[in-house]
Amino acid sequence: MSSSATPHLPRAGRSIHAQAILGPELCARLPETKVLLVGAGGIGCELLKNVVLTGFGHITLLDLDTIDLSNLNRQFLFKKKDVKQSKALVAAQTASAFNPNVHISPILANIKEPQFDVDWFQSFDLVLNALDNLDARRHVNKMCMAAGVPLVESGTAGYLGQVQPLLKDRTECFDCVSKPTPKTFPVCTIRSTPSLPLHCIVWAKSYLLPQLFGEDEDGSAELDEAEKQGENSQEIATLRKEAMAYKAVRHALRSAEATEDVPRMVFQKVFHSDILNLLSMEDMWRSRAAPTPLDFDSIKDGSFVLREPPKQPAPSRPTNGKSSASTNGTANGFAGAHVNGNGQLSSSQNGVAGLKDQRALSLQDILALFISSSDRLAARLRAGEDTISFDKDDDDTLDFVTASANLRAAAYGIERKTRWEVKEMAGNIIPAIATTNAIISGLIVLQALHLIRKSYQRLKNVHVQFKPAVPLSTITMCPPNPNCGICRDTYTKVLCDPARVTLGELVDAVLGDGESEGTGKREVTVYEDNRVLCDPDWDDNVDRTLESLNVTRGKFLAIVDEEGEWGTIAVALSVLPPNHPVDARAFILPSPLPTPPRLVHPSTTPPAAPSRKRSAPDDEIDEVEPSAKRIRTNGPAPEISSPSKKRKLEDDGFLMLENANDRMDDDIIEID
Ligand SMILES: Nc1ncnc2c1ncn2[C@@H]1O[C@H](COP(=O)(O)OP(=O)(O)OP(=O)(O)O)[C@@H](O)[C@H]1O
Ligand SMILES: [Zn+2]
Repeated sequence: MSSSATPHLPRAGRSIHAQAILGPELCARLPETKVLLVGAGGIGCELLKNVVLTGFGHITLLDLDTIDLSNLNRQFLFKKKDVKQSKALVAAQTASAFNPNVHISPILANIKEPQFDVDWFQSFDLVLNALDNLDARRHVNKMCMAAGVPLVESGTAGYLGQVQPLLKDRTECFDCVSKPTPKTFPVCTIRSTPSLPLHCIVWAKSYLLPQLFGEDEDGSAELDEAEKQGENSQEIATLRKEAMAYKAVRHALRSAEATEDVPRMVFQKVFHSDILNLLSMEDMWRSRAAPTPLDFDSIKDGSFVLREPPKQPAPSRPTNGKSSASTNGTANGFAGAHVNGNGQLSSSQNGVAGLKDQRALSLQDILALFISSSDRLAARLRAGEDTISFDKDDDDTLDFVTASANLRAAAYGIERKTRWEVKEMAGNIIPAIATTNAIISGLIVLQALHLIRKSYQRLKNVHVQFKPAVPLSTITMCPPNPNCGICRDTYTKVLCDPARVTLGELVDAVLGDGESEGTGKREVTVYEDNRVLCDPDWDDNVDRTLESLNVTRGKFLAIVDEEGEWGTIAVALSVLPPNHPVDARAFILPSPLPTPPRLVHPSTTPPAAPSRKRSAPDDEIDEVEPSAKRIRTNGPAPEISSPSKKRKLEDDGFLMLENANDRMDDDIIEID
């Protein structure tokens, strides 16, 4: 697409090609179709361009973020002058020029904000997701299921991508397939027996950096849990002692009279004393190589002798969509210039190959980086920053993690990583590939057109895979999972003033005051998300206003039948119209009232009652696990014979499938 070519087309000719492909009927509908596009990043920019050029006339574009320099290599609606501006605003301005008839309304906001309630979602004919995280995806999925609006979900990871059309009652929803729990490391692997570069990076990012510069936590809860899980108790005791000693170091880093000895003090504690402590547990080192305590001065003067790390296997191509954090692959082979954290192109410093970030660091270089980054971070604390946490785009934290991870790797005889590689692994970065985004954005529009036409039999789950001979694979849509706690609920909407309506009043009214089905008052448990607000034996909250229970616009009340005989009613809360009389009842019910389906096989196990039963204080509501008979969050994987079960979870929550015959694999490592 070239925007410069577009103005030369005669006005009448603008839609000639689209008409030939789509047919006059569909073409005539597009200018009136209202589309919500959530996310104006890598996929979002490509998609907005496609949606505009296809002829959609009313587009609302929402993104919470501003443009970063690092976005410019693939988010082609942005230019350098736009850095720090709203993504939604700039993308809308740029794309508006592609078609004079399009109306694009940009919104700089989080899609989870309460004003984007079910009413608002219902004002669209179609929602297109171009997001990058599980939380926002699940939220939009639920809103679309509640609003009955078709959604096209999408995601890319390097060379892999997926597009999934979702429509309540027709297809499975985003939450129909539960997500495997990401793999985590045992505490002791990270804290005392690392064997991979990633273990050292996780330690530096998630343990050392927070210990020194983050919240003042002694980590005892984590160690208690590790002990419960049966990890070595002697080792845990040593780790507890070690944690106590951090207090002195934390104090030195924050002290006004900080001297240049502070980095040395940190170094001595972390890379010398702590390692000596661990070495004193001889049993630990019978079956594994013992670490070497490091020495500040001899590293500084170049006389330190280091154990050689074992040879690493050659890097492999990123074929499986996993984060590079889960592999040992090096990023050195990536083509293209790297823009450093200051937004400048790094230059080669060692005269060999590669850029500054990509050169191998000597132990002396690493020590120098450790000293300078500790100094910089300590200066930030002294200047008033309360806590500092890892951000891949914060040079000080990245330098500190690079240096600390590599010092630890050196002590344990583990392969060292360049700053570039540490950034990639600690930041969970999968290189974004503009071509994949472009292919996926095209596929999103094709699925969107099927949805608008109501050609439901043509809907497909489409996957872009790293197989040059078969780059695309498709899977027929699966029906909804009957156990899904999101799309199997019966949704309804109540317009109300949460400050004036009580929980009991609303629930009774939605249930028809006990007259529905002629069975008397139904016994129900009421949830907001995973909070129990009341149940048949616990009515302390029923006379409280919804507002006092923090149940307000944009939220849902789930009314669960205690006997498991009826399906769950999910009540979406919206606002009263401005002209609603103040002396009238403070809510407007839907007409007709919702009629949940009678469940064919009612569960024999009644839902779990709240573990603590008492009045909730003003700002606190009893929080208990949701009932066993309905999955309110991401419960245990429901057994369904669907091909889409065979998928992998990306760290941003999008399910990636390499091909239809792949086995589900939960070998994903989450650093956080
Ligand atoms: N809850 C949300 N509400 C609105 N927009 C969101 C929300 N969550 C994520 N987004 C937006 O979705 C977009 C996803 O795009 P993309 O994956 O390309 O991320 P990016 O932030 O541009 O790139 P990178 O993470 O690689 O720096 C981002 O622009 C992000 O701001
Ligand atoms: Zn579902």
